[in-house]
Amino acid sequence: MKLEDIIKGRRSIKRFKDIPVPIDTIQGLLETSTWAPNHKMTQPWRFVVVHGDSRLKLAEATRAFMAGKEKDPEKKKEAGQRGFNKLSGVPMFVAVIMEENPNPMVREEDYAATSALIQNFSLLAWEQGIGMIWETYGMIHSTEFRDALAVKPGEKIVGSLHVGYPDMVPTPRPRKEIDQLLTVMD
Ligand SMILES: Cc1cc2nc3c(=O)[nH]c(=O)nc-3n(C[C@H](O)[C@H](O)[C@H](O)COP(=O)(O)O)c2cc1C
Repeated sequence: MKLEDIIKGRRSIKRFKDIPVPIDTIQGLLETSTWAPNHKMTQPWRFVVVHGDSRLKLAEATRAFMAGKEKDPEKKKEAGQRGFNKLSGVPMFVAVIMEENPNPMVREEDYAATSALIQNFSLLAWEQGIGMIWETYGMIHSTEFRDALAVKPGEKIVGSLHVGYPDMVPTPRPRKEIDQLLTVMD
């Protein structure tokens, strides 16, 4: 596949086949992804891959978070169950975790570099028929979710990537025309 086709053909995937993704494949994709540009070679990232039965730990953390967030006591259980259901069907999670540098300028550059890494991963995965969605739902900031992933103080979850073989590839949403975006200065 041409790189242009991978970039344009990649979609965020929400529905996955019930087929596990081999851990070796993901490890290989992550290794290649780490060749992302990063200023001063900070390489601020690390990863936690959650698959198999461990996924329930994340789903339960989400249940606790969602139930805790619901103000109406009668709706707590239902809210928790919704959270659990959202996560329990995901074949694999790749949590991309970034060290939060105390210097805001370095931190911003590290976030940019980590985002570049995630895009690398997304395109490499797509090339192999593996889909993902980059999720930044509220749980990633919660104690429940962070504890389930053993995220340390001073670390940020940049993305919870839901990874698997696509069951449904959504229709692309159009992008702005390049003429609207580009200024050329002669
Ligand atoms: C930083 C970032 C965070 C995102 N967080 C979410 C999210 O929490 N939930 C979600 O459904 N999609 C999320 N997305 C995916 C976007 O919604 C998606 O990329 C956009 O709709 C364009 O669709 P496409 O990726 O299929 O081209 C996120 C994307 C980025 C770059």
